[in-house]
Amino acid sequence: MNDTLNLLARRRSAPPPIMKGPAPTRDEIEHMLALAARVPDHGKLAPWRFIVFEGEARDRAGALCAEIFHAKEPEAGEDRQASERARFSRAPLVIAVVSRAVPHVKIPLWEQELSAGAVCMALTVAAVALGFRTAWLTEWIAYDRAFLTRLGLEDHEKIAGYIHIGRVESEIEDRPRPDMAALTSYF
Ligand SMILES: Cc1cc2nc3c(=O)[nH]c(=O)nc-3n(C[C@H](O)[C@H](O)[C@H](O)COP(=O)(O)O)c2cc1C
Repeated sequence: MNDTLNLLARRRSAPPPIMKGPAPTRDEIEHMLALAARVPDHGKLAPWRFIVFEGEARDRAGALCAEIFHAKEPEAGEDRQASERARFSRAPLVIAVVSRAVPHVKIPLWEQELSAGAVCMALTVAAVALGFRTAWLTEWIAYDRAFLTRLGLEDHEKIAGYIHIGRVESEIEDRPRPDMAALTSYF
C-alpha cells in the first residue's frame, strides 16, 4: 500500500500522558506548520494561525490553566489543581490551531472554520508522517474566554484544536470505526 494510504489507514490518536520525547525540533515544527498551512482555503484568507507551546512555555501555559481554573472552581482539590497545572506538559509539544474567521463579503464563516479543521488534520498527518503520534483535543481550555484572552486570542478567535504531539513506542489498539454503509449513499 502506498505510504499515504497506509498512514491514513493506521493513524490512531495517542493519549498525551503516554507520549514521550524527544519533542520535535524547531526545524520539524516549522516543517509541520508549513505543511499544515497547505490546506484548501476558499478566498485564500488563511483564516487561522498557530500558537506553539514547547519546552518551559508548556509550564507557563499550565500555570495559567491552574490560575483560571482556581478562579472558576476555588473548592477543587489539590489533585485537580495539579492536573490543570500539568495540562500543557503531558505531551512534549502542543500546537494550538486558532480559527481567526471573520465575516467576509463572499466567503461564509463556516467555510473559514472548516479550513481551520483541515489545518488540524493536515498538522496531524504531517506529525505522524514524521514519526510522532498526536491527539487533537479541545477540553475546557478551548472554550473559556478568560483563558483564551490570556493566551492572546482576540474576541472573535476560537480554538480549532490543541494538537498534542509526542513519541509513543507501543501500538495502540484501533477503536471501532463507523459503519460506512450506514453513512454512505449514492445519489
Ligand atoms: C474538534 C475535536 C475536538 C476533540 N476534543 C477532544 C477532547 O477534548 N478530548 C478527547 O478525549 N478527545 C477529543 N477529540 C477526539 C480525539 O482527537 C480522537 O479523534 C478520538 O479520541 C478518536 O481517536 P482516533 O483519532 O484514534 O480515531 C476531539 C476531536 C475533534 C475533531
